[in-house]
Amino acid sequence: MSRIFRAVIMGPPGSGKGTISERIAHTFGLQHLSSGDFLRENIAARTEAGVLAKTYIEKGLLVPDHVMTRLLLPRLEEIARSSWLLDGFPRTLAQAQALNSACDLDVVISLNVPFETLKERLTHRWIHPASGRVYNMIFNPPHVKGLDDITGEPLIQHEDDKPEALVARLRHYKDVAKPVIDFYKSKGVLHTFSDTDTDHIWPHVSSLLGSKIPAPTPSVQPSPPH
Ligand SMILES: Nc1ncnc2c1ncn2[C@@H]1O[C@H](COP(=O)(O)OP(=O)(O)OP(=O)(O)O)[C@@H](O)[C@H]1O
Ligand SMILES: Nc1nc2c(ncn2[C@@H]2O[C@H](COP(=O)(O)OP(=O)(O)O)[C@@H](O)[C@H]2O)c(=O)[nH]1
Repeated sequence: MSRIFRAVIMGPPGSGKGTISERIAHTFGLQHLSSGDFLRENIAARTEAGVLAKTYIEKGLLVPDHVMTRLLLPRLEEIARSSWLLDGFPRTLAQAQALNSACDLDVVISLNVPFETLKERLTHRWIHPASGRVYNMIFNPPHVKGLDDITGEPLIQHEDDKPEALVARLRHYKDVAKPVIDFYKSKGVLHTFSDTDTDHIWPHVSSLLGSKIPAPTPSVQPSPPH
């Protein structure tokens, strides 16, 4: 069996974490775990942590560290035998330290996208809530306006992508992310990608991961030539 590969992708809201994570999962076969999606599943299922988290998310606040780590770390343990990519966690230094006590990371991808670009993207982001599919009315619009391509169900906009919550969210992100970025820099696993376009960032991310992810060992050896 090939070695387990563990990666984290970081970046402000709208920086393309979800979009790039999907490409990584598809290209390299890593399991993609998004903290936001996981929280929304917990909210929908009305778990204890979900009910608690909802009160913070609605106000555009981060969910407290102890709630996040209690939710995420057991989930990581469940998938410990697969290679994974974490998106949206860790968000704070305390979360990064908690994750660090649980496992070692191979790579941390940090997306660095200008503030104005983020604002522009998020106000055009629409989601299919049941699947988590993400659209952008300009970058990747659905085939039919307002409807999910696969199911035809209506798309919605996250409360926290609406302009009122947005600016505060972006500002807060910066303050909280800095110590996390410094932490991973000091561990020598941080790789930063700066651009305004996901399509420009992706080839660099792809070649980095291609150089680090061991090719899977074929389970069936080819038969020798006769
Ligand atoms: N690691 C985390 N720590 C604390 N709160 C979190 C964490 N991950 C998600 N959340 C909460 O869930 C909300 C939704 O998360 P999600 O990652 O989907 O969206 P986001 O923060 O708007 O970022 P993005 O747009 O980058 O995906 C966040 O605004 C925050 O309140
Ligand atoms: N215009 C434009 N939009 C993009 C680009 N990359 C992603 N998006 C869109 O921007 C929004 C935020 O991207 P997402 O992957 O959800 O970012 P996340 O918040 O970091 O997970 C989504 O609506 C994406 O479809 C890009 O290069 N250009």
